[in-house]
Amino acid sequence: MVMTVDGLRMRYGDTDVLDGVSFEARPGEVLALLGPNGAGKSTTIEILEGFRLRSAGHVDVLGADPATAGERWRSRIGIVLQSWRDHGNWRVGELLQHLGSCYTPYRSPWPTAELLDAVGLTEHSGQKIKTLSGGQRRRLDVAIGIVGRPDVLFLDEPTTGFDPEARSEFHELVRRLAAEQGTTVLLTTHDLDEASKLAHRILVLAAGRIIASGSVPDLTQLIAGEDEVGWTVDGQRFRKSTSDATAFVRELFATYGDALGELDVRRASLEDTYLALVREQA
Ligand SMILES: Nc1ncnc2c1ncn2[C@@H]1O[C@H](COP(=O)(O)OP(=O)(O)OP(=O)(O)O)[C@@H](O)[C@H]1O
Repeated sequence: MVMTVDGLRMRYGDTDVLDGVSFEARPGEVLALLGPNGAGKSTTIEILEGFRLRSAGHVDVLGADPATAGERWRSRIGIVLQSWRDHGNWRVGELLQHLGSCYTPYRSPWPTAELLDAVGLTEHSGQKIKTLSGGQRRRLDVAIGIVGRPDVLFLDEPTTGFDPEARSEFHELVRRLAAEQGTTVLLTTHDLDEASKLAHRILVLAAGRIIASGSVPDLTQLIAGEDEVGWTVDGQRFRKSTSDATAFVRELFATYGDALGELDVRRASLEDTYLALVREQA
């Protein structure tokens, strides 16, 4: 396992924000951590990055405890934080070149031109960072996170402010990192469409624990009766929820044959399941 978290607890004052969080990640796996505002997603990620000291529990990332791991370990970790860094007067290409050079004692960094191309910033290489737009700045944050070709990449709401094209290019980049370089990715997002497109596995964090985990089909099966089938018979419109849309449609055909019209099936979405899980927990 690349990451093992077991019984992780985090207490702020007298409140347990994380109360026994456990999960694992394999090499090349993309995990999305979902949960309502304040659920503890950033806290979890910051503990795994070694930026925050946990109250209790076992955490192992790349064979080390992030709380005590050294610089060589840090060189294998890539981080895209929620908040912006302040490198305003640096130029984009210069900064990436400089940050890349910090990795050379340990590993070979991503060549600057290739990296700029991968995040769509080639045209902005000579531009001062403080003059970038919000989305361009976020692309730079992603470039900074991956410049050392990390084995594990943490992305805290990475696509906030991205336009649809940038978002889709970013998804492609994450898929490539995972598939071609075996990078393990843990990302937080409030965009359920993004989570279902990107993640091999989704973890839902609520009330201090992982209340559900699995692929999108695994999760949508947790909530029964969510598929919706619509149809018409003799011009009259009908709609029904069912836990097994295929069997239901087969029955419709058997009953109505050629009289059946305008059939549509709406599969339970990750959003339906997520909302049901979180409401149930609340
Ligand atoms: N340093 C701190 N001291 C006290 N409480 C804190 C501290 N940092 C975070 N918290 C609290 O811990 C809880 C979890 O915060 P966290 O930022 O991890 O949530 P999140 O799931 O990332 O939320 P969001 O989706 O809004 O980014 C929140 O209630 C927050 O107010």
